[in-house]
Order: sequence, then C-alpha cells, then structure tokens
Amino acid sequence: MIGTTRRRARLFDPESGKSVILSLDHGASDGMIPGIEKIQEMLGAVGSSRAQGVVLNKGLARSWGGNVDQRVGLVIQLSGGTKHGLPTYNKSLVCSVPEALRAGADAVCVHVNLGNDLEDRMLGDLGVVTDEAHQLGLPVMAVIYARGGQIVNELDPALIGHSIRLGGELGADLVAVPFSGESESFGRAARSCPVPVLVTGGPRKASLDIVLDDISQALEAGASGVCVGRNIFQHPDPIAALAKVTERVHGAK
Ligand SMILES: O=P(O)(O)OC[C@H]1O[C@](O)(COP(=O)(O)O)[C@@H](O)[C@@H]1O
Repeated sequence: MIGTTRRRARLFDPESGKSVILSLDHGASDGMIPGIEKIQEMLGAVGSSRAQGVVLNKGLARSWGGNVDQRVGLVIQLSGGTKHGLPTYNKSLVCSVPEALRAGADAVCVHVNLGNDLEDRMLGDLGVVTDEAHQLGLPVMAVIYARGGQIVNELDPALIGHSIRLGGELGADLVAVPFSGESESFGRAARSCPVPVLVTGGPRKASLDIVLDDISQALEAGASGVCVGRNIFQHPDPIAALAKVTERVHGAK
C-alpha cells in the first residue's frame, strides 16, 4: 500500500501536517448555483494558494485539470446524483477508478449517505472502489453524510461520530464529514479513527467567520483539515476566502 500512503501524504502540508481540499464538484448535483461560473478561474489560481487538493468531477478534470498546478492534488469524484433525483440522497458511481486515473486522479472520492433505503448500495460502491483503487495505489476519500428516511437531524453528533467510524472501518484513506458542533463526541470519533478526518463546509453560511470558527473547533477536536466548497467558491472574493481558510488550517506564514 506504499503508493496509496505516498499519494495520500501529498494531500497534506508537510509543515502543518494538515490538509485543505477545495471541493468544486457541485455543478453535477446542484447545477448552475451561484459561484459555479468562477470554477475555471479558481482552478487556475489554486496553485498560488496553500491548498493541497481540489475535488472535481471527471468532465471538468478532463477539460480543465490541466490548468491545475502540478503541486495540487486532483481528487476525482466518482459518485453522482442530482438534487432533482428521487430520492435526492441517492448517489451512484458515475466514473470508474481506471477512468479517474486516466483523467489524472491523485485520489478518488466516493459519497455515501447513510440512514436510508439505498445505504446498502452506496456502501457496496465504497467497498468496490476501495478494492479497485488500492490495487492501483490510489487513496480513497469517503464523504459520508447521514441523510434520508431514517435521519431526523443530519448534524446529530452521534450520527457524525458513526459516519467517521464507518469510513475508517470500511477502508477509506480519508474521511470527510460535516462538523457536528460538539467537540467532545467529534474528537472521540476523529482521534480513534485509523485515518485522517476532514470537515466539509455545507451550504454557504451568513459569514465566513462562522465557517472559520467551526474549522478551528474541529481542528482542536482532532480533525486533520477541511474539504470545503460552497463557502469558498460562493464567497464574493473566493481567492481571499480560500486564503483565510488555509491560514486557519495551516497557521499564519
Ligand atoms: O463544503 P461543501 O460545499 O459542503 O462541499 C464539500 C463536499 O460536500 C458535497 O457538496 C456534498 O454535499 P451536498 O450533497 O450537501 O452538496 C460534495 O459535493 C463536496 O465535495
């Protein structure tokens, strides 16, 4: 598994030991949401930031992946589903591991929603992908949310702890979950997870400071970094927002 370990290590800053992954895969699920038109420009600029990776769907990776600085890891999203689908929490594999590799992937991403009638399929997909990706030495990031019929509160700390644990138990190399806001239970799950845990940002918050505070709390509790999208690319000044997030994660230079 040396290939997997080496490639995962490149998604972490050697000095801070933390990771900032800029997630730009929302066009498939959400369509033409505000900020989506800035993605091409952001891909050109990310090399000058202190981010370690970007998440893209395969189409953008093929068309614009070449604009991304070689020092920035390309994480290709293998899961797809739109907000119009029934049920909305369904995610299917829309890209294979070899296809992602051909499109330049340094890692792949699978999205699993737990707590619904399609959970078994999404978990099965994660199982297939971890096996295929590890045969090729590619790390797998599992983005795991509690979403669907059985779920009342998607940010329930116990469910987020379970999501973290699930990713670690099922062989992901990185697990990305939303921050529950409860440091104790989050930290208990993150610190005992066999792989690094990143926090996602969720829908755009009223101010970036709210996101930065959550990031600080999550890092203090044991998170190893962030995988954030909308709170950066929907910000009026996305490059400045990315700089603030990287500074919060890696510390001031
Ligand atoms: O910080 P964000 O915008 O939540 O992005 C992080 C990750 O969460 C996702 O947006 C999935 O969550 P959603 O289904 O809520 O959009 C991924 O597509 C993305 O990679």
